[in-house]
Amino acid sequence: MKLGILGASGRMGQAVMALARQSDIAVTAAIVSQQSNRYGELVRANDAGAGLQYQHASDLKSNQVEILIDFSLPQALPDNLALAKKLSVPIVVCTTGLSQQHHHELNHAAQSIPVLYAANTSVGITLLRQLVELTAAALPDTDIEIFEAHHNKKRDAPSGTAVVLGESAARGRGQTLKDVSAGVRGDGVRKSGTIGFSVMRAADIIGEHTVLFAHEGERLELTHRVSNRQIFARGAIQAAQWLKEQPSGYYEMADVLALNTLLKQFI
Ligand SMILES: NC(=O)C1=CN([C@@H]2O[C@H](COP(=O)(O)OP(=O)(O)OC[C@H]3O[C@@H](n4cnc5c(N)ncnc54)[C@H](OP(=O)(O)O)[C@@H]3O)[C@@H](O)[C@H]2O)C=CC1
Ligand SMILES: O=C(O)C1=N[C@H](C(=O)O)C[C@H](O)C1
Repeated sequence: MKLGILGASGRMGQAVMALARQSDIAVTAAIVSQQSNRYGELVRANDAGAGLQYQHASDLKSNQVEILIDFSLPQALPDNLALAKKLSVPIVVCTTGLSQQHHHELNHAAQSIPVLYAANTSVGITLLRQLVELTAAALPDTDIEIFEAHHNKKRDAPSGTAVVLGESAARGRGQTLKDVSAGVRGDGVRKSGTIGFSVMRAADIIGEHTVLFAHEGERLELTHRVSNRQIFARGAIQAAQWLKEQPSGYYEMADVLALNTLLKQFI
């Protein structure tokens, strides 16, 4: 698999490249933005891997990549999707903080190439989304609050994962998140039936999410914690390996892990 990394200079881009090196997966393009303020430094350091130079997307050669993984920024999404379409290769998009318009663009691209969107590529969150949907359905009268904690460099809030967990909870109750979201909770009395969010940003926290279901006198908390970015990197590479074999269409991590099929045996 000839893998191209978009956002190669970032925390996650570096984590994917490090894991690929350990796993004998060929990263054939380490792509940085035209505006990158690290490009010169990275090229001088020449540490992208054996024989590999950091480069701009416009310098990619035809057949240089068979699949792209995108860990960059929302504003880069249109260009990244256009690149995947131009090269006619599948793309795994892991960037968060996407708008409604970005989601339309993902769906539109999926008409011509395989597109997988994952706000969180970990196995644990993929399973947690299903557990949250089930719990929200089983406990229809509970207050639901979603707490997330991340490092102090994170730009978007609430996290992409918190948002998809909120969507799973709303779906479990036959609702859509936009109709029941209370956003990041501030002051005032809690309105019943809403889903609220709390956000913490501190130091080097990699990623923690808790979905809380509360009755009077009883609380259920479902928590997931990541202590190493390799967890996300591993999931992204697994998704890429799977997506490479799929026809055009829109996919999620649950498809990669065949979780929907697995859970149907129990529910
Ligand atoms: N799905 C998942 O499991 C996970 C998702 N994420 C998400 O991945 C994204 C990246 O996270 P992280 O690596 O921590 O962030 P960083 O800020 O470390 O990296 C983002 C990179 O994007 C690049 N970039 C900036 N502007 C553009 C542009 N216009 N075009 C192309 N690239 C650009 C920057 O590099 P340069 O300008 O040098 O190219 C930068 O290095 C975030 O949205 C984060 O929330 C994070 C962890 C897990
Ligand atoms: O920016 C991060 O670091 C992370 N972002 C993703 C998100 O917004 O949910 C996933 C993970 O929690 C780490």
